This record gives sequence, C-alpha cells and structure tokens, in this order.
Amino acid sequence: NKWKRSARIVDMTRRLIQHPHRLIPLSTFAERYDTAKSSISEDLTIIHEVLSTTGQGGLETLAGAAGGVRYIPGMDMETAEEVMRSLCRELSNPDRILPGGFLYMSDLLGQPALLRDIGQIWASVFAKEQVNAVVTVETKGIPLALAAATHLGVPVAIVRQGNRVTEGSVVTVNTVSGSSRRIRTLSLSRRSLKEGSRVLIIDDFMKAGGTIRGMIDLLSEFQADVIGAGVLVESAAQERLVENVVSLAKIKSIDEKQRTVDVQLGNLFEKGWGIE
Ligand SMILES: O=P(O)(O)OC[C@H]1C[C@H](OP(=O)(O)OP(=O)(O)O)[C@H](O)[C@@H]1O
Repeated sequence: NKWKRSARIVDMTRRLIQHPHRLIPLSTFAERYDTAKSSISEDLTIIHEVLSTTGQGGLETLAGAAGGVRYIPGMDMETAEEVMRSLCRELSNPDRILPGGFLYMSDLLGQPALLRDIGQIWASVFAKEQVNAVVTVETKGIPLALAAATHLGVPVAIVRQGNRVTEGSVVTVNTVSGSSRRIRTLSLSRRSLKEGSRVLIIDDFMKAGGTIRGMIDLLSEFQADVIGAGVLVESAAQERLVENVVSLAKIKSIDEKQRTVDVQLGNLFEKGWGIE
C-alpha cells in the first residue's frame, strides 16, 4: 500500500534519529515506501529543514553507490547553555561537597534524560571529527561515555583500574591520579580497540588530569589518534598534567570548611562552539 508523504516523513525521521551517523541508502526508503527516490529526496529536504532550523542537528546526504543519508545530532548553543546552567545550579549545592574537592555526582550520572542531553552536547562538539570510538575509565565515566557514543554512533572502550581476568590480554600503564596522589594502574583489553582508531576520551571529573594523561599514554600503545578529551566537570584551576580538555562545567570556588561551592559553565562555553 502506498505511503502518504506525511506518514513517510514520520517513519523516516524516527529511523534516522534512532541511528545517528549511520548512512541509510535512499533505495532502502524507496523500497520500504514503494516511492521514487526523487520523492524521498524531497521528504529528506523537509526533515533536514525542520531539524536544522530548530537546533536539532540535521541530515547529511552522500551521493553515489555507497551513498545515502544520515542524521548528524546537534544541539544549538543556547540550548546547551540552558542544560549546563541548570546542572551548574544543581552542582552548586554545598551538600554535594566531598573531601578532596570532589562533588557528589553519582545521582546525576544515573539520570537518563540528563545523560541524553550531555551526550548530544558532546556529539555536537565532535560531530565532524570522524570519531571511531569513545574511551573512558571505570566507573563514573561510563554513563557519560555511553551517552556521547550513542549520539556519535560509535562503540565505547572502557579502561579498567587494575587487572581483571575477564579482559583477556591487556595493555597496562601506571598513572598518578593527582587528586589523591595515588598510583593507579590503567589497563585496556587488546581486543577493545582497533589500532589507529580516532578516539574521543570522556570522563566525569578532572582534577589534576592524571587520569586523562594516563588514558592518553595507554592509547598511544594502540597507535590511537586521540582527537579530543572532554569532562563534565573540571576542578578549580590548578596545575594540570594535560592540556586542551573540554569541560562543560567548572568549579569556580569550593571551600570544604565554609561549606561553599560555586560551579559555573565550563571552558566549552568560553571557546568557539565546536559546530557552526
Ligand atoms: O584528574 P584526576 O586527578 O586524575 O582525577 C579525576 C579522576 C578521579 C575520579 O575517579 P575515581 O573516583 O577515582 O574513580 P571512579 O570513576 O571509579 O569513581 C574521577 O572519576 C576521575 O576519573
């Protein structure tokens, strides 16, 4: 039975948004709806128009035999700022202060809707970097890495602290997590990442940057190309073991004795937004 344009557009939009960055041949749609490719192209133009003019990313069409159309997630600057301003307000709650200048965030890292928005922000910033994999370190980085990877349409590789028999043969490096001056061994299973992958590092929190530094050193053993690193929150300014980490929020000031903490927008909002 023939699909009406309005029904085709609803069905196509869902399929495209459900598989970010995945190329879908126009013939797939032409066959599914028993419609000419020229009509499908017109449908896609309408979908692209609505998404791109409402700050929700857009469609990218590649011509040729291996061509097709794919959804590129994106969030516009003001929406991203709205999301992060409300998160900063939530994080500026003295009850969240933990010893060592950390903030309690595990409740937030368990909220799917918030994680979806944060993942979309990362996917907007790194949309054009041809990321092949997102890498994080257990444990609190995992939900954030998964959210970013979902919107980038790529897998996640999880770095383990210490050795686990379930990881098979691993590459291991030692690192000093500056926050607590403790030596940590970071290991990654050899099977979890193809050599030469373009990798985005994501973690929940950065203090001295020792953990991210350790992941960069570990990834060089895989000949990986670390195209960027992002953290949800970076601690108050201090000596760092790593440069150019993009933060969504930043602890401006924190005083454990006075029980005060002030969390502001991170350096992503100071620099130029990653997408035009
Ligand atoms: O910048 P650094 O000084 O290296 O500190 C940031 C580390 C420390 C903390 O991890 P932990 O709380 O130690 O581990 P987990 O994520 O498992 O809670 C955080 O999640 C980052 O990974």
